[in-house]
Amino acid sequence: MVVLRKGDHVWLESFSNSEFSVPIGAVVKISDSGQILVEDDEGKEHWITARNISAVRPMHPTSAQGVEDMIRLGDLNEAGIVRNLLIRHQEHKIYTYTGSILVAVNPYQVLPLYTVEQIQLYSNKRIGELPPHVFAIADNCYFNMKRNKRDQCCVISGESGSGKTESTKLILQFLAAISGQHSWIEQQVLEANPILEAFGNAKTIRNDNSSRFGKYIDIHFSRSGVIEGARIEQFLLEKSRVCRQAPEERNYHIFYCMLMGMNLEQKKMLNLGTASEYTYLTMGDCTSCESRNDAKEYAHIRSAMKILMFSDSEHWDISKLLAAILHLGNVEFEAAVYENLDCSDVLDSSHFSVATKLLEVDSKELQNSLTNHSIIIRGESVSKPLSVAQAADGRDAFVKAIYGHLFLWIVNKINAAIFNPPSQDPKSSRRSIGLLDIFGFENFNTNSFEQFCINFANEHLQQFFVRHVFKLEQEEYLAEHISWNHIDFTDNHQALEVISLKPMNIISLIDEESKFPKGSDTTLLNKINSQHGKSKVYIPPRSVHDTKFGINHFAGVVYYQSKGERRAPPPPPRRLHRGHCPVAHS
Ligand SMILES: Nc1ncnc2c1ncn2[C@@H]1O[C@H](COP(=O)(O)OP(=O)(O)OP(=O)(O)O)[C@@H](O)[C@H]1O
Repeated sequence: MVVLRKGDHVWLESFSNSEFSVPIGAVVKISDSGQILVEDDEGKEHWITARNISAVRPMHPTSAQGVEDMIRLGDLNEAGIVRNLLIRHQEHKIYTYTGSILVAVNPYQVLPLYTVEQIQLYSNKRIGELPPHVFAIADNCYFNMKRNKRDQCCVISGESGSGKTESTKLILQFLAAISGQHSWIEQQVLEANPILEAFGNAKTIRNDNSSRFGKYIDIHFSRSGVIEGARIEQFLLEKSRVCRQAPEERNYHIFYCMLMGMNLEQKKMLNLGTASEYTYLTMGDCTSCESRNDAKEYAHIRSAMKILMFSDSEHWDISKLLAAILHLGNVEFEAAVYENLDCSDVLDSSHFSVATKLLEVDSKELQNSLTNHSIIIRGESVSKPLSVAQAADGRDAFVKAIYGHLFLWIVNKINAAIFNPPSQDPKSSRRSIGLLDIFGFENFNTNSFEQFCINFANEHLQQFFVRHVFKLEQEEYLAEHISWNHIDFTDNHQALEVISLKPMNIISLIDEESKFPKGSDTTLLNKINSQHGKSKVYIPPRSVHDTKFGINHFAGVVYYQSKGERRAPPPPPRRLHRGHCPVAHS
């Protein structure tokens, strides 16, 4: 029996013939005529009748008021957690603990939470002494590192736009402030961010400054706790963005910043115009971003590069590569037929010749490499002509490789400035705090290989979490004969097995098929199907024409497109003169 009193907090669960099915909170009211009604979280009123009374459940007082640490929640279920975060967020309390884990809800507004006074307040305090805060986590890491002489690590995870990068920057800011001695190296570590963001962040539909790579920053401290260097590791830059952007999305910030911020003379030397003139910058039909000032950002990037010891000539070389990428994006191919073979030719344009000059390569050789595919057979290099579509794909792959290498080079260059190798002296006791800011789980309308890799990384993080929070903890209880109520949890090990652990896992099949001369998208999908068709976590294509397969990830089912993407269809073929032979053997 449910006894409802005026002012009681209740859960409303799956009211039949009601529009909501998710449990939501409500407060009991009594109407003037003495009838019971409840007002839900959104202010809507619902009459309680004999038909829906069973969907009303008393709410634990902790869920009604909200708690700072969700371990204390009386209704420890999804609804309880979501409601707790919601009512705290409504009071601008964006941080909540779950034991040693901090949950942050993006406020999308500037809150007075990160002042110098707040930094001082949270310094050297025990977790729980003050309201939950990202500074409390940073402080905990710092003092644990110093007290216990053990390296620490913060894993920051969440979906795109949830605030991971801002949290990483806040932790860095806190550590820099409390570790004392504001040194040159500390400034260098902080200034690495604008450079990484310029080359690795972009506007997406979810976030105007979305990190399109994962990063691990290891901050090194001396025995006395002063920052003495850092090392940055990058993971899985989204290279496809350089050539293709979804509607309303942009390419990497640096391209737009360069075109807005560079002076006219430099732009002339690189034959550059405005963003709207470049195919690679206009695929998303969006060249500006309201919340960003590209020209101002460019000045900031330049000054950060100086602080990180990029020389003027290195900066110029980077600009040449970026400009070459933009010109290559405007290079087009025309179809041709030679001896009944489909082949292609580079269409005459100033963009191609400028690109070859900027890349300092021979134009004939570049033309040949873009329109032919060479493979080594029995020690001999054999070339095969490419169709227009294949040549365009090859050009995009070439550009992605240039940008990928450039990004790596920039990260290495930053590391050369901020990383001091550890001293050989056994008495030296360098300690570190690592910050892992990694892309969250992704599920779009079209999910490609990149989403597959991102979600694979998240499966690993989830397994790490499951192991530490459930498996290892329960094993310890067993070993120490502590009685406890067994906790049921979903282990995602099976998904990891199918993706990367079992023999003939999906990653090894992709690897094998890409090397196989006759390998194609279709042969790959067939192999994945025959190997994993019976697995519980694998969802085969719906029909022989379907090119998507699904994986039942811990966060939900994602369908991956096995077919490669193509750009606009090529123009009609042109007959080549005899003597113009695109097939070369050497
Ligand atoms: N603590 C915060 N206070 C105020 N605004 C915030 C805070 N955290 C995030 N934001 C806002 O949300 C935006 C997105 O945050 P952020 O770039 O950190 O997300 P992310 O999780 O790193 O996303 P992605 O995975 O796309 O890189 C920020 O640009 C900022 O405007």
